[in-house]
Amino acid sequence: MLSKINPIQTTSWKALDEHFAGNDFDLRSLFQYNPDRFKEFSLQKDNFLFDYSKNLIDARTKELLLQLANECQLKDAISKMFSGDKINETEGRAVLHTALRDFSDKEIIVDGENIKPQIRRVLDHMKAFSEKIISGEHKGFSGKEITDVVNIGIGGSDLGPVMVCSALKHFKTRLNVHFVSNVDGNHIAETVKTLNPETTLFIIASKTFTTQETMTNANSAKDWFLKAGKEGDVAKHFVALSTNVEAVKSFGIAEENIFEFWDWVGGRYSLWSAIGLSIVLAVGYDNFEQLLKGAHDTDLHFQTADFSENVPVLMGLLGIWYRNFYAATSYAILPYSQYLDRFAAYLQQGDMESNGKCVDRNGEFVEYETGPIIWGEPGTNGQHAFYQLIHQGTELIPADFIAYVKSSNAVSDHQPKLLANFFAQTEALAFGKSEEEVEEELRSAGKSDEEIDKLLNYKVFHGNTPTNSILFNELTPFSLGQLIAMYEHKIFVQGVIWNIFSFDQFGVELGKVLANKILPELENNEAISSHDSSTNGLINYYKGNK
Ligand SMILES: O=P(O)(O)OC[C@H]1O[C@](O)(CO)[C@@H](O)[C@@H]1O
Repeated sequence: MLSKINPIQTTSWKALDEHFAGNDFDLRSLFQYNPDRFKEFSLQKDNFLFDYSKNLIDARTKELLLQLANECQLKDAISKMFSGDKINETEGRAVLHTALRDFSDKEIIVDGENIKPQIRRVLDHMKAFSEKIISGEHKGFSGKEITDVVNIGIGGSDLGPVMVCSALKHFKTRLNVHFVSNVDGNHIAETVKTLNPETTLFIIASKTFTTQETMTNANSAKDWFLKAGKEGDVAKHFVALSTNVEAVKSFGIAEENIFEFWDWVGGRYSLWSAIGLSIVLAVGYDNFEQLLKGAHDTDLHFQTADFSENVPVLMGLLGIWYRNFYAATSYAILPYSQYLDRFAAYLQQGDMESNGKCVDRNGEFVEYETGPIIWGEPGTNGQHAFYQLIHQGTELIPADFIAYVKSSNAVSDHQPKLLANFFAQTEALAFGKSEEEVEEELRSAGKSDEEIDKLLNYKVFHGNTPTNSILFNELTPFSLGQLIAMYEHKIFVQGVIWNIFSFDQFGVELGKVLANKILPELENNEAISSHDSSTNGLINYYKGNK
């Protein structure tokens, strides 16, 4: 069991409150008065730099945040997660996605059983299967090689693989991997339009194998397939990834086509499990293994590095500083890599489904803020869309900037231009443009006093917007694994400190239940009056116009 400490009752939280009230953290002066600031607040590892010097903190802030982590027994929580304690208390489950990427001989025991051999067995199955598909040894029902793979899943059974397949496009095999998630029939219809059932493999990815969207899409995929193939051909074209082996079998998928995982793998932490089969097919098993090994590298760092030099711990604590002391409602993820175009979307589930909670581990409503809104898009596109608000709006939006030193594709002079924008933005956000600077600029442009007066305020950039910069040498499967695990552990750190359960998701249930109740009401043409007037009105409009 994790500790159940109310963070705001700790000595360090109270000290942080006073520290926040008594200081004006101004990045211009913090950098001016401390020439060693970058050195003091950055970490260089083998293949990346984590620069957190452009945060609204000083040495005392860091010290107090680290004390908060200690008072909330973070060390103990980390060791409990890694050793398989049932820290997902509300669901009575261990949280062991980290075991999936641990290739060491160390045993990890769940309910009296070492889970390592099962993990190995499924990995071997994924390897053997993917090699047959990629090499073309596996043939579809008409004797042709598989060319296209469609992963049907949603949430954690979609977002992680989608994000990784996009991020590792550079490592692509000959297979084209597609993803269908939305129950909106347009998603599957548009996807299969260009596909040939003879050369298509469907992966039905669902931890529970009961999710409405996935089962509906799976049935439609089967109907589409059966227009060309026969029931007996399904085995060659459908596989399933699930913890619910019985439900998969009753869907008609053969036992040898089931890639199993276990209830100690949370949906949003499942890309490392059998759920990663689409990744294996997209980039090959060896690259998938590198992804796992990269994540394991971060796992080791997270478990062993002193908190003062521990990247996920620092990321988590800085996030708490902004959420709880600066009252920042959102947090932006801004990768300067087109390959990471789905990274923010992936983290939205990872973070918001984990820490979007208002009840603490004692079952009481919290008296402080928890998870922020996570959002973002790749730079430089974001610069031409929402950065205006970050620079000059009324919200404080802390952000993570992520980039790679080397480009995977040497296309003329793109990379220096991309990185110039990255560096410029973090500089502009931190230091802004003062009134004096704007006045000077306008004066040199020949503006009159009256014109300067009129324009001055519009042209000032308030600055003091905090950012972390994560600069990797290269985007590889290994470094991607490292990066994803950093965020997983950041989320964990925050959940521990906020004293919430990060691994359940009861908040997604109500909508599902109501949708199931409404569905039969949509079948006939009778007007509905059983809901509130708005819901009745919406349903009746739909029925009258369908
Ligand atoms: O893999 P499943 O069981 O289909 O669930 C999909 C997703 O649905 C949720 O339960 C709720 O959105 C997620 O946590 C999960 O990733």
